[in-house]
Amino acid sequence: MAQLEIRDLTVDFGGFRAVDGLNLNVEKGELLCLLGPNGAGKSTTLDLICGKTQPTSGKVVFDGATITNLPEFKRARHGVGRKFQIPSVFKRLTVRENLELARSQRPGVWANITRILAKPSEALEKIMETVGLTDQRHVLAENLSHGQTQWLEIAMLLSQDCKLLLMDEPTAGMTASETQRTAAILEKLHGERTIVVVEHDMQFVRKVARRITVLHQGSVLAEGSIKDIESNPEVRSAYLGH
Ligand SMILES: Nc1ncnc2c1ncn2[C@@H]1O[C@H](COP(=O)(O)OP(=O)(O)OP(=O)(O)O)[C@@H](O)[C@H]1O
Repeated sequence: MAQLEIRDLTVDFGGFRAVDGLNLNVEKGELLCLLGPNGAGKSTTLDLICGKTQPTSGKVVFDGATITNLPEFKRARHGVGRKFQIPSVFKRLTVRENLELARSQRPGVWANITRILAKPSEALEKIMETVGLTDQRHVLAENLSHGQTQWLEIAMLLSQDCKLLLMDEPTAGMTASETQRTAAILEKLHGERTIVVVEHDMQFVRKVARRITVLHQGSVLAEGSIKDIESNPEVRSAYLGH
């Protein structure tokens, strides 16, 4: 059974159907890229998974639990984490303090017990290493570069023990080398966490994506490997261009 199942998901915004009978399955540890032209419904799909937007109809199942109509904070308890384009880090705290705070916000009794039993410093060190911020641990978030700030936000989701990471254009505004490092971070997380990432940067997508779903007008236009997608005539005409 897939870890994330989306069935016939639909949302109407005052008569405009932004997501239209969408079906998606994402396996545990899989990294799925969502592609599609502007307005295809990619960000709205992430909103529907994390609970920022409630659907008009359809179903979202995560880890066997139906989360379709749960508020955002309850989905977070199930392990659903969303990274937005504008990061929500605490600027006046250091990298390490941001991660400690994120860790302390892990919901539930069990999370608190494991937090006490597990060696927190070891877990945080590993996370800082994964995102390449070990040397910046004592740097205030306000002094980080754009790329480092984005990686800190990814690290905060990891500290919260997110099982599913939803990322909306994580490389937006990044330099080429920051984009490459972001791809390397996602490569490291692949298999460990389930990731759904919306991206337009095709070089990045080629690097990280194992499976791609192309959305068009709120539903799935095509699915497959990067090779399948790039050679699909319908995708070329709707999105990639000839
Ligand atoms: N809250 C809302 N109210 C009304 N319309 C909305 C709302 N949110 C999104 N839309 C519309 O739904 C459509 C899908 O938007 P969405 O942001 O999901 O597209 P997208 O595929 O992420 O596009 P982009 O690549 O430009 O970010 C757009 O036409 C958008 O204007």
